[in-house]
Amino acid sequence: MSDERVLAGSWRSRVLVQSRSLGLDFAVVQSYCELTKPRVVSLLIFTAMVGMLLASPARMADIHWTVIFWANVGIAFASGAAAAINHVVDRQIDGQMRRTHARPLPNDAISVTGALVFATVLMALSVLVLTVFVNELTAILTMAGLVGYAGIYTGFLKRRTPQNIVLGGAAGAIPPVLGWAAVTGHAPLASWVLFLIIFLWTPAHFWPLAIYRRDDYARVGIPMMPVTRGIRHTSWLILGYTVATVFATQVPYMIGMAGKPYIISADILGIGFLYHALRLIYAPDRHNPMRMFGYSIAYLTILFAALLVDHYMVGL
Ligand code: HEM
Ligand SMILES: CC(C)=CCC/C(C)=C/CC/C(C)=C/COP(=O)(O)OP(=O)(O)O
Repeated sequence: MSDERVLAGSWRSRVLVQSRSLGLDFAVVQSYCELTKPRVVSLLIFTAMVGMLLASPARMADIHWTVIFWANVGIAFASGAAAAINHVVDRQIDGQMRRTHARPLPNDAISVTGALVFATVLMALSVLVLTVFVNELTAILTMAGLVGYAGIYTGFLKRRTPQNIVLGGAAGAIPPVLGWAAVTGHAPLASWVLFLIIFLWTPAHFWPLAIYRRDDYARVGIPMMPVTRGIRHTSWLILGYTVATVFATQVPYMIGMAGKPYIISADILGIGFLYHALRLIYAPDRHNPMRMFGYSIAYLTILFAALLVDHYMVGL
């Protein structure tokens, strides 16, 4: 007699069945969560949050925490919706690339209809939350980010031009502007300085990964820069964007938006970023591109954390 039948009818069988059904539900929930690219969205939200806090009064008691809370919810829902649409549009190429073949759609863990309904619900909730609890400017700019990434980058540029991520990067760079708009109702120059930093950082973030995965992109016919112009040319472009990013990170200090703690951190981080970019050119090694990709994420996270720390440090 099988274990299942011995257990049948007993409390242990009910626990077994329940945990299995819970296990199944958990797997589905996990797949929907994966559709939203949660780790990417966490960093997007962090950059939005930095925008919100820089735009807020320095005294904690004067900060509009309720607005900040709803703005983060709305921006996270829109980013998650954009990422889910990206999964739907890219499901065929994702299924053929080593890095992405196990994603929920190529894996049949979720249906296309399920993913589209999920994205629509997230998008609708985002518009609702942002217009009701935040303001219209934030709602409009957030939807522009969603259309920029899910529609223009994923649906159009990605398959057509090696400049895809340079132009598509604008969508990923918008969160600090959203943060500023949420708190003040405006999008002043200071917020666009942070936009510029992320915009210039994006090619130096993504192209190293595209170098490492060049064969995959070539096989599925996506014209990423290393596929169309080769690794050496792309490495020089990465160096150019890295230099431009480091220059852009000087601007917050130059215009008095940030002080010494920020600029010291930015320059130390910048030296590391330049080192990684130079290494791609002068010490080509199979693993260096992924080292730079990993560094790019730490770089942006610590840079924005430094802006925040600087904002709350008085008298330096
Ligand atoms: C067009 C612009 C961008 C492109 C093409 C791009 C591309 C990528 C790719 C292909 C990955 C690997 C994902 C994976 O293996 O699942 C990745 C990871 C990541 N990206 Fe980007 N990215 C862009 C913009 C951004 C922006 C604006 C941010 C945040 C501000 C960001 C944050 C991250 C983070 C945190 C990861 C690591 C995710 C993980 O650990 O799985 N990216 N990016
Ligand atoms: C404010 C707002 C709504 C912004 C949305 C922006 C957003 C979700 C940006 C994500 C950037 C990203 C992970 C690009 C990779 O796409 P890919 O298709 O090249 O990479 P993949 O092959 O890993 O899917």
